[in-house]
Amino acid sequence: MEFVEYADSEMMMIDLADRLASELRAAIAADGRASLAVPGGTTPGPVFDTLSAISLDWDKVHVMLTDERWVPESSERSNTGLLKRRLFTGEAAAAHYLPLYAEAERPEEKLDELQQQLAPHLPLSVVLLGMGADMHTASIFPGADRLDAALNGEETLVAMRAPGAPEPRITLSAKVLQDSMRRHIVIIGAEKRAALEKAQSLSPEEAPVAAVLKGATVHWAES
Ligand SMILES: O=C1O[C@H](COP(=O)(O)O)[C@@H](O)[C@H](O)[C@H]1O
Repeated sequence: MEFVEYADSEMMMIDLADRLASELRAAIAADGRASLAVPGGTTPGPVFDTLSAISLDWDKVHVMLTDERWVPESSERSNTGLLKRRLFTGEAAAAHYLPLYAEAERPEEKLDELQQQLAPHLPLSVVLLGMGADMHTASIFPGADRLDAALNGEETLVAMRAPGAPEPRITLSAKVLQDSMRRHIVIIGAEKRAALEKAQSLSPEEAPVAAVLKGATVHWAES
């Protein structure tokens, strides 16, 4: 794992957006196309603002979330809603979106359909992950009902419920995240830095982020 510390989060988001764009360009140059997975939550909005304005062949990029909350896009908790507002504007509006949500009561009803749409875009070219202070990443939560499937299974997507998550979730599995060509984790604040340090001496069952640290670049700013 590489750890990059920044003077502030504004500089971090600009540098990170540049790195993601360069990696996407390299993937397009090599394969004629690229796939990008990005997190939701409260952290990545500013990196999306910068990335969305960067010029690259966005029409050759397929974008998906690392995980989604099983709520309609109109909900303020929808990660898709965040992407539509902050990433798919400007240059990045030309990217293709691969949703992790479809209208249904339970994520299990749509799992196969969503999984089939992702299959042609694996392995992922570039992955950006967030992390919660409880050491979850994507929606792989400690104590989740299908934690073993998400950490050790062969599936692309796992539907799960967890004590730390107010709604059902759907998440890329650790295997898909580990198989990605490039992997970044973005975190802000002293609490998350301490959590990340703690995760390094815990098992993925206790600290799911530990499953994706190998080969990852962690980007951190205090505020
Ligand atoms: O619920 C989620 O949480 C994590 C961390 O979110 P943050 O608000 O602490 O940045 C996020 O990476 C994930 O995509 C999201 O669904």
